[in-house]
Parts: sequence; C-alpha cells; structure tokens
Amino acid sequence: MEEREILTVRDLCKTFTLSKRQQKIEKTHEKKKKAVDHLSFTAYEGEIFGLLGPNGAGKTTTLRMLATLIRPDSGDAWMDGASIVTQPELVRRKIGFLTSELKLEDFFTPNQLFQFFGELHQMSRQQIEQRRAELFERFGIGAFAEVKVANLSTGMKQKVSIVISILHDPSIIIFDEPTNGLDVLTAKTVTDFLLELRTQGRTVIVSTHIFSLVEKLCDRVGILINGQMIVCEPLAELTKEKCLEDVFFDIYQKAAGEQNG
Ligand SMILES: Nc1ncnc2c1ncn2[C@@H]1O[C@H](COP(=O)(O)OP(=O)(O)OP(=O)(O)O)[C@@H](O)[C@H]1O
Repeated sequence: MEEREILTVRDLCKTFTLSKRQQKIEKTHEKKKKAVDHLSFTAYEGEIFGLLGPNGAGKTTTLRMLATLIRPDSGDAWMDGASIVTQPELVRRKIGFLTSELKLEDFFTPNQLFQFFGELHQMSRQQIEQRRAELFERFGIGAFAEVKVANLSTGMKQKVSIVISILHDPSIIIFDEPTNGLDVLTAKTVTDFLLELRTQGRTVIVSTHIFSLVEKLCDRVGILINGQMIVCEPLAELTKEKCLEDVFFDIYQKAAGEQNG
C-alpha cells in the first residue's frame, strides 16, 4: 500500500535569546541558542513517529512549533496539507496537542471542561454527549465526572487532559513526553491508547528520551541532537543490527565528535 505523507517538516528553525539566568543553567556565554536548526522530516499516515533526543535537543520546541504554539523563525511544516505558518487555525482543527505539563483549572469538573472545550471546537450538543460517553468510558473517568479537578489524583488529571485534547477526534496527535511523571498504570493506559489510535489510522507524533518507549511504540524514529535531525528511519531498519540504545550512543558520539571539530 502506498504510504501517505501526513506531516511534512521543511527547514524549521528557532533561535531563542537566553537570559543571564539561562546562560548560567546552560553553562554558556552565548546570548543566542539555536534550539531547532534546519529541521526536516516526514511522517506518514497511521504511524507512530518518535522524536528521540537528549535533554535540550529541541524536541519540545519542535512540537510546540508543530502545534502552532510558537512560530518558527523560518521554514514551515504542513499537517495534512495545512501550513503551520499561514494556516495555524486549520492546523489546530486537525491536531490534538498533549504534554504532561498541561494544567487544568482546579475549580472545574471533567464534565464542565469537556463541555467547554467541545463548544470551543463548535461540536453539537449531541456530538459532545456521544464523544464524552465514549471517552469517559474508555479512560474510566465516569465516576469522577463531577469531581473538581483539584480533588483528582495526578493520574486521573492526566487522563482528563488526554480526553480533552482529543475530543474533536483529530487525525494527528502530538504528544510531548507521553509518560513523564505518570505512575505505571496510567503510563500503560496512555501507551495502550496511542497504539489503539494507530489501529484507527490516526498519526501520532511523540517526543521522548526513553528508548524502551520508542521500541514499544514507534514505527519511525528521528534522532535529534542540538536541534538537528541526525537520523530519521523506520525503527525496524535502524535496529536491524543493534538495539536502539546502542545505535543511539554510536550516533550521539559521532555527532558530538563532529560538532567539537
Ligand atoms: N522559551 C525559551 N527561551 C529560551 N531558551 C529556550 C526556550 N525554550 C527552550 N529553550 C532552549 O532551547 C533548547 C531546546 O529546548 P527544548 O525544550 O526544545 O529541548 P528538549 O529536547 O525538549 O529537552 P527537554 O527534554 O529537556 O525538554 C534548550 O537549550 C532550552 O534551554
């Protein structure tokens, strides 16, 4: 079967100006940091694509640009044909963006939040009801639907934020560090769900620094170091001779050697 390109990233760049405090944290005197440096890659419909890289490699910055939360300095990316630069609103209708740092308003209940975001996506009352029933059942939220977020466990909060970010049934789901800070049970619910999305033909883009997560989930993997895509290949091909961890460190050492001159 012919693979269909659903995400095309071309020459994305983002440079940040570092504050004095950030310069100290990053142990540098440079005032500018190239977080993403001419990044290009392609993801195909129905696959789970993993952006793998060490801390500070530029994963979050990349995903935030793809989710239209920050603008690239140059370059562009197309989500199912929609440009993140010139058609950000259309992009937002096609994607669900998730991060483990998502904050929900403590004062509201899952029911209220679901209703609010459903209306924001201009869904009809019936569509909202149907989707709520389906997703609350799938994630075991039903019994907590009327409990204020402030009184929910961390795992339950994470499940509620997942449900809210996919309530409009997006074709592309972008997930920054999907299992960070989750207990093992919630982490399993999340990874099982991502695999289920793939069987429904959705495309999932995840960022992580956890090798086992990539091995478990991803069809294709892009290795990001210092804002540059060093390798981007199907996981099966990349790990034909060595496990992912060994492959990664070989690539990392070679890249670090080249960057140090
Ligand atoms: N708003 C910002 N202002 C200044 N520098 C930033 C900003 N956001 C990110 N950076 C810097 O850009 C670089 C890439 O950060 P980014 O968060 O994208 O990396 P990451 O691969 O997601 O790593 P981590 O897993 O640590 O979040 C880092 O050096 C970071 O300090």
